[in-house]
Amino acid sequence: MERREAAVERLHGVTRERFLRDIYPRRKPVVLTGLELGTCTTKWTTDYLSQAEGSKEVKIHVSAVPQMDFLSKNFVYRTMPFDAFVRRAAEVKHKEYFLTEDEKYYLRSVGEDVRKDIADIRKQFPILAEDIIIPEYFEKEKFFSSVFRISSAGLQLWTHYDVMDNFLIQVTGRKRVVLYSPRDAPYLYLSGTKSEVLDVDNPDMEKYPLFVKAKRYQCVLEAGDVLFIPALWFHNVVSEEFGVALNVFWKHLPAESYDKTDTYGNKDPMAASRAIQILDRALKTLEELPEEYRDFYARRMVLRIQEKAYRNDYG
Ligand SMILES: O=C(O)CCC(=O)C(=O)O
Ligand SMILES: [Fe+2]
Repeated sequence: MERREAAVERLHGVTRERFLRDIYPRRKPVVLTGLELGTCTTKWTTDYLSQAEGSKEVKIHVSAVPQMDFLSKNFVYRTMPFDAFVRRAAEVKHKEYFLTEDEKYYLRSVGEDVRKDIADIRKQFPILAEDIIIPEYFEKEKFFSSVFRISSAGLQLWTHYDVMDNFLIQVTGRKRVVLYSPRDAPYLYLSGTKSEVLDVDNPDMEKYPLFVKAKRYQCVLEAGDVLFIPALWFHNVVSEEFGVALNVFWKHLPAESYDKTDTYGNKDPMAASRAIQILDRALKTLEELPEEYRDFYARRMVLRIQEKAYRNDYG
């Protein structure tokens, strides 16, 4: 049997030309090392970060447990001054806290108006934006958002996919990322864009028996590494140390394909959402039939989907 585990390839000093010619079209994750990221890699200490952007309010995730779960919502949102937040996220035990003295923090920056505006580090953290060079290995018009992320040591982010191509730039701190191909979606127990399997290192095999079939891709990002995450690839992230990252989302598909109301980069493309709605209507229609017939026609529909819409180079 094919090994169900692989290391994400690490490539040093890849130029824009080489990325676009040899790597981007493969649609597989890769860690790019040795890229020019500017002064951020040495400058972004906790003191500098706090002082640079001061006490502006940020909305953060606070979790009493290391494994954040978006589906059961085992964390809370709180608002606090950015400088105080950075200091809290960098410490392990807190004198002042919301839930517990060892609670963990996560910032995922958002636009001014969360519902209308996208995250853009140049707008929300203009001083810090000066320190970082984003490797623009895509056309300028394809840019979607730049998301500033700060995480406590030990925090784990739920397994999910995004619909944009992504460079996850790890500026400081070590992070472990586990990825799964979109083709393994049938084994990931999805609920929307998220997987129910949080503990990817130690999954509950009784609850998620098919999960072993999913091929695990893993990498460790050190400060200065950039992970290319193609759209639709699932990722689960453990911050092994307090760390600061910036991720850039850009459009792979033509601009019209995306949902205009998407500010996070995780709403399915319009045609996909419409197809899913139509499928839900078809399922509702099948309910008009008794079970024996419903089962028969449902199986025929599955076969038709497989025949007409699956690609034939997937196993
Ligand atoms: O590194 C993180 O904190 C999360 C990264 C992520 O989910 C992303 O870049 O899409
Ligand atoms: Fe993501």
